[in-house]
Amino acid sequence: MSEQTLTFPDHVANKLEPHLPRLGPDRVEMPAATSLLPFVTLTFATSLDSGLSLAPGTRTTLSGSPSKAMTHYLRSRHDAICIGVGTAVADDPGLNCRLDGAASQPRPIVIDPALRWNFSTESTVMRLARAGRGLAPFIITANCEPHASQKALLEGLGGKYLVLPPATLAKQRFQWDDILQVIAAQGLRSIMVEGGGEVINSLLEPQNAGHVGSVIVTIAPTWLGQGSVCVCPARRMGPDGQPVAAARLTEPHWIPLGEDVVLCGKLAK
Ligand SMILES: NC(=O)C1=CN([C@@H]2O[C@H](COP(=O)(O)OP(=O)(O)OC[C@H]3O[C@@H](n4cnc5c(N)ncnc54)[C@H](O)[C@@H]3O)[C@@H](O)[C@H]2O)C=CC1
Ligand SMILES: Nc1nc(O)c(N)c(N[C@@H]2O[C@H](COP(=O)(O)O)[C@@H](O)[C@H]2O)n1
Repeated sequence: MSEQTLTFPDHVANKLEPHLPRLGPDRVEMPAATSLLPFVTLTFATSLDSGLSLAPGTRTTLSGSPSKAMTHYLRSRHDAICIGVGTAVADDPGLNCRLDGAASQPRPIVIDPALRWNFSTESTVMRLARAGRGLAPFIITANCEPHASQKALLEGLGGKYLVLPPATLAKQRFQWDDILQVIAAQGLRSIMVEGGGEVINSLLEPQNAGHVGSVIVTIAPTWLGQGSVCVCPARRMGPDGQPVAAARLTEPHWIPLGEDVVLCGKLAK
């Protein structure tokens, strides 16, 4: 479990401000007053060949120290962090905010329809929750029969299962609208989605792009090579039957950060 606390300079934080959920009197103001769904920031680190990790089931460090601190700054500015179960299993992540002087901790959310994540008291996120340095996760699932000892561990630390009706599962996938509604019902008003590949690719699809308020990508100066877990959304065809770009950022804003560059923007709807 990493003990290191991180600092993130104000002058870089100011550059990110237009891409973050807006601060209001009670911390977060929704981007659209009418929206009942949380503000979604899609954020991840990628190699030059769009790799997230060297291979499925492995954890790969791409961010340099300054951009890692940026990720923790983002964690300090959202109510929740969302990952897919593939990432939970591969990374055993902490999903807390290790920024120096962090006033609050984000709620980890793991999308795990079939309860594949075999967490224990020694899983990093549970150890951090027990130590008061992070929150226990909420697990979004369609399986209403979790293992009794895992349920006791999770709920004893303040986490919970959020069970969606099996009818909301199509081909083992929930609709993002259903995922975001169940998150909103927990009073969580902003969420950063960190990955992994399947989760990111699905949010980049045109039918889901409307849910994404902001995209913040760390690009590291490295190629991971073939066989890596990649960001590569499904192919999209134009009206003439020819392929068109799967997704595009509008209003792109590039911020050099250490050896990396951070690309911020909005998904074209
Ligand atoms: N470089 C970076 O910033 C990051 C890298 N990663 C890497 O990504 C890799 C994991 O990526 P993947 O294997 O693609 O797994 P993933 O983390 O995207 O999880 C995929 C699984 O999550 C569940 N899931 C996702 N969306 C769902 C939906 N809409 N409805 C129901 N279930 C859903 C399914 O069970 C699916 O099999 C790991 O190697 C990890 O290290 C993960 C996060 C960030
Ligand atoms: N921003 C960023 N840079 C990288 O190089 C990464 N590998 C990731 N991965 C994401 O961060 C999670 C790990 O979090 P903890 O440090 O354990 O709290 C990991 O699960 C990915 O979501 N991110």
